[in-house]
This record gives sequence, structure tokens and C-alpha cells, in this order.
Amino acid sequence: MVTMWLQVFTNILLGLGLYVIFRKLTDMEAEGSYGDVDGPPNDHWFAGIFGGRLHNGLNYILRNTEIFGTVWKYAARYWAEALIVSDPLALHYILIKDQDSFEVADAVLSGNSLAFGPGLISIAGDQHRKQRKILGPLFSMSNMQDLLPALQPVVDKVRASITAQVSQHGGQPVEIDIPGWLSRASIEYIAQAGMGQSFDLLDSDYKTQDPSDFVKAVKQLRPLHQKLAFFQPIFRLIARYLSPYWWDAIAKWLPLPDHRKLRWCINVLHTTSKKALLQRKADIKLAHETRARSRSRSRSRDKNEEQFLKIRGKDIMTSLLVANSTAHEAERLSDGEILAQMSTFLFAGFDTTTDTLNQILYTLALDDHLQARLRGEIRKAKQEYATFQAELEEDDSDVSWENVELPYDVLLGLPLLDAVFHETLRMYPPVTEITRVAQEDTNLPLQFPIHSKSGIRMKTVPIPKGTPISISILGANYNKDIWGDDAYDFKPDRWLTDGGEFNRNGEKTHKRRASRARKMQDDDASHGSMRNGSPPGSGAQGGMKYPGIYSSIMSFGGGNRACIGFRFAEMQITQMLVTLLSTLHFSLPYDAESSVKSSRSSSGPRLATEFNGSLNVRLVREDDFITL
Ligand code: HEM
Repeated sequence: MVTMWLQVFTNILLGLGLYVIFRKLTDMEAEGSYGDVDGPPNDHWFAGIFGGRLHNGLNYILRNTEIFGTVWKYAARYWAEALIVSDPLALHYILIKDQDSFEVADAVLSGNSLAFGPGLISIAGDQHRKQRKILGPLFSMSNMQDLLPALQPVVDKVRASITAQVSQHGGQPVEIDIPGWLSRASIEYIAQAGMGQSFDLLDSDYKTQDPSDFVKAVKQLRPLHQKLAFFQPIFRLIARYLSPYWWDAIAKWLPLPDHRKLRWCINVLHTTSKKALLQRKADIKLAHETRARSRSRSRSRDKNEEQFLKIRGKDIMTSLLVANSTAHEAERLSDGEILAQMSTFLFAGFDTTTDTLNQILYTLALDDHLQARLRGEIRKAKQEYATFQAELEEDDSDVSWENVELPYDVLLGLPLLDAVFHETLRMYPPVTEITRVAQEDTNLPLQFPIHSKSGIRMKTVPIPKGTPISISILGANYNKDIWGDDAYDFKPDRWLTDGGEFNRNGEKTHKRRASRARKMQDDDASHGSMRNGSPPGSGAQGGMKYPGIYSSIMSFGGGNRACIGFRFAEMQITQMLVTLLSTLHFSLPYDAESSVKSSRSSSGPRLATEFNGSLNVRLVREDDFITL
């Protein structure tokens, strides 16, 4: 009996002991302090790790994320410290759940305001909410559906001009400045969609013509911004206390020619948008007057109503003016706010879409098999759609499949094209990080605990008010816990269920439409849920996901500041690819790949910008298609 009680007593003691040890361990996880968060050593007493990041780009961030985990601290410029965060739960808190506690830095907002005026990237709080409310619907799927056919002539023109260059060489591969063509096409595409204006005829004898100031300004905007990146925090701080007038007056005297060029670009964009605004207002007035006149002559009313709706459906500026005129007074945007959006869209939309397009064509030039699969998918979709249309309209005229224009839902429902687009954005995000500042003391919970300098396992990170935070899109998109051990490999098939339409040998397997499930998930993400479990084809592993607006990838951001133009970018890039790939074949110029390889200091993702050159282009042949 005594032995039994002794045993019970010993077991209770053992249990208590274990409980105390367990509590101690879990307490230790919560004990880590902000100062204890680990990170790479400082490279420079004044510039911090700025130089390392600039020179080693993608690899610098990825290497440190592998070493220190999904939260690490680094020495920023001017003796400041900042956190780089790529943990999914932490990002959910920063961008969605606790978004009011993490805002873009005041200095960044005032700097953007100085450059672009009161557009989306320059404001916060209620004004930002007001602008998103009126601007969001302009980028809806139905508006994109209306814009798509209106923009097809831009894409056709580029293809015709490239084809003309190819044809001069009797169908043999010819080296063409594809990045140059893509950037011209993107400017024209965004300008027509955004303001209803054309700035470039996209003729092939462009080299002999002087590009318009507008085209020059858009092209130089981001490179100049990047060149001046080191000085931006200083400019922004000064700008906080000066009006644009005084800042302009003082900036003229600064010994910084790049800064003067940047001011020139901004003035050109502003003047151009102002002219476009006046013209679009005049168009709408005319349409109203025509409509009013037609009311008194009721027979022609429908026709004129149609004309008005046509204008309304085309460019974003007109749609915005129309939406503004019907909005409640408190929700309307001022002319200054409307103008600021145009420069903002050009700044945010031009390089990002052009770089992505460049990257996709470069990847396809490296991988002929993938290029042939994609072209096969495009041909099949166009042929099927042409047959469907012919049956519907009882039309038996023979239209060549290459010139068939796919409607929006078919274009975005092509599984392999969708997968290539997702995988390119995952691996080569044109924006690699976005920044926020903690507005109050807070605790950031982590999905993947980190080890502090003193060896503590931290499940949460205490963040003092004022801490700058870099959200690492790159770190998130390459996180092996989410994407698997092959996270560093370019594998579009990860976005297709069970290996996609083709297995690795190019043989046919199951086919599915991944897009619908994913788009539903996107809507979910934009409304702030952290769903536990990803739909098939979302690309992510093990039911964990990031709070990105676009599937589990963070490339378009997430939450209330997520990219407003993501559907526009998706439409532009897929429309360009479908049009170009139908008739043209792309490959690397003979020695390009080896020169890229030899110029690389370390292994890692291969960027089109490292190569940044021409591609060999020829007309397609039958063996350039892999068809189901
Ligand atoms: C592949 C193309 C694109 C990528 C990867 C991209 C990426 C991003 C990212 C990551 C953000 C979030 C910034 C933050 O949270 O601080 C953002 C915001 C934004 N993007 Fe994009 N973008 C693209 C194309 C476009 C296009 C075509 C437009 C306009 C037509 C556009 C307009 C904007 C605007 C206005 C914002 C600011 C939104 C706000 O603060 O409310 N973007 N973009």
C-alpha cells in the first residue's frame, strides 16, 4: 500500500517537474527582446548593408533569410536599424489583421507626394480609403474585359513591326532589341488605357524618329528614382517641411544632375496628364450634350447613348471622371487627385509589367520545350474559339487562327500561360520588398519561430514603435517551408494539378483550369482571411499560404495597399504573349547564355536584366508547337 502511494507521489512530482520545465521552455520562447533579433553584420558605418544589397541583389537577401530565418535585423542607412520580414503569419498581421499599426513611412509618403502629387502611393488613412473606393472598381474584371479588345491594336502593331524586321531577313533568325520593343509597347498600352492618348505609332523605323518627351520621361522615371535612392530619405525629410514650389526652386541649385532630370520627367508627366484630363472632360461634355440633344429627338437616342457608353468603357481616366461625377460629394476626387493617379499608375505600372514580360520571353528563349507547349496551348485555344464563334454566327468563312482575338475569360483561363505567369512573378518579382513603419509598440507572432542572438527560440517578436520593416517579397516567394525544396527552381507545373497538362516528358496528363479556384482565393485574400489550406494548383505546400492578393505569392502585395493594377498587368502580359507567340519564335543570341553564366558571381535565380539584350526572332514553324 505504502509503495503504491509512494509511486503516485513520485509520479505527481515527476509530472510537476515536467510541467515546470515545459513552462520554462515556453516562457523562454516569449522572452526574446527586439534587441536580441539576429542578423548579418554591418557592412559600412554609414551606409549599413545598402551596398551589399545593391550589388548582390536577390542573392544577398535570400542567403541571409536562409541563415537567420524569416525575421532578421539589419543595419540600414544613416545608423538606423530595420527588420526584414517574410514569415507568413507576421505578414498577415502587418498587411491585413493589424494593418493600421503598420503604415508606409511619413517621409516616403511626403516624398511621393512631392513627386507625383496626392495619388495612392502618397497618402494614408481616410484619404487613401476614399481613393481606393473610387479607383478599385476601375480595375475590376468587367472593366478589363471592356479594355482588352480596345488595346489589341497596340499589341498587333508591335507584332507587325517586329515581323516586318524578321521578314527582311527571309525568315532566318534575326537579333532584335526585344526589351526596347516591350518598353515602347508598355508605355503605349498604359497611356492608351490610362488616359485615352497615343504617344507612339510603334513603327519599325523608330530609331530614326525622336521619341516624344512623354515616352522619354516614362522610361527614365524609375531608373533615376533608383539612382537617387541613397539620397531619397534626405530629400523626403526636407520635402516634408517645404512646399513643392520651394522644393523645386531649391532643387535647381543642388549639384545633382540626376535630380534635375527626375524633376523634368515629373513635370512632363504632369503636363501631359493635365492636357489629357481637359480633353477627356471635353469628350464627356460632348457626349452629354449629344445625349441631351438626342433625347429631344427620341428616335436617335439609343445610338447616342451607345456612343457615350463606348467612351465610358475605354480609358481609366474617362471611367474615373464618370464615376466621380456620380459619387457622393464627400467621396469625389479633386482634379489634383485625378492627375496624381496618372503619374502614379505610370510609375507603378510601366517598369513592373515590362520587366515581367522581358523575364518571361527570356525564360522561354532559354527553354524551347516550354515555349512550344505554350504555343500549342495558345493555338488550340484560338482554333477552338474560332470554331465556336463560327458555329454561333453560322459563318463558314475561313479565319486564320493566328489572328483570332481571345476574349478576357478565355485568355485568363489558359492553364499553362497562367502557370508561367505565376511562376515568373514568384521567382522574379519586379518589386522585391515593400516597407512599413510600426505605428505603436506591438508583438509580431511568427509561424516559423526564429533563433535569437542569445539562442532563444522566439515565437513572437516585440516591435518598438517607429521600427522600419521591410516586407521581403523575395524571402516569401522562395520560402522552402511553403514552396517545397524546389523553391529555387523555375517550375510552372507547380501551379497545375498533378503535374499539369504535360508531364516532364511532354506527355499528356490530366488537364484542369486552375484559374477559377485561384481567383476565388485571391478575392478571399484581399478580404483579409488567412485560410488554412490552399486550393489545388495554388502552388503552395502543406496548407500554408501567404496573404498575397494574387494566390500565395507576395509579388502584388496584400491588404489595403495591395497592387490596384494587378488585373491590368495580368491582362497586358498575357495579351502580349498570346499575340507574339502565335507567330514568332524567340531564342537567345548564340553566345548570350555563356556570357551571362561567366558574368555571374554566384549561383541563384537568373534574371533577364543580367542579360538585358536582344533576342533572336524568326517566324514560327510547325515543329515549334507541342499540341495536345
Ligand atoms: C507585374 C506588374 C506589377 C507588380 C509586380 C506590382 C507590384 C506592386 C506591389 C508589390 C504593390 C504594393 C506596394 C505596397 O504594399 O506598399 C503595388 C502597389 C501599387 N501598384 Fe502595382 N504592380 C504591378 C503593376 C501595376 C500596374 C500595371 C499598375 C497601374 C496601372 C499598378 C499600380 C499600383 C498602385 C497605384 C499601387 C499602390 C496601391 C496603394 O497604395 O493603394 N501596378 N504594386
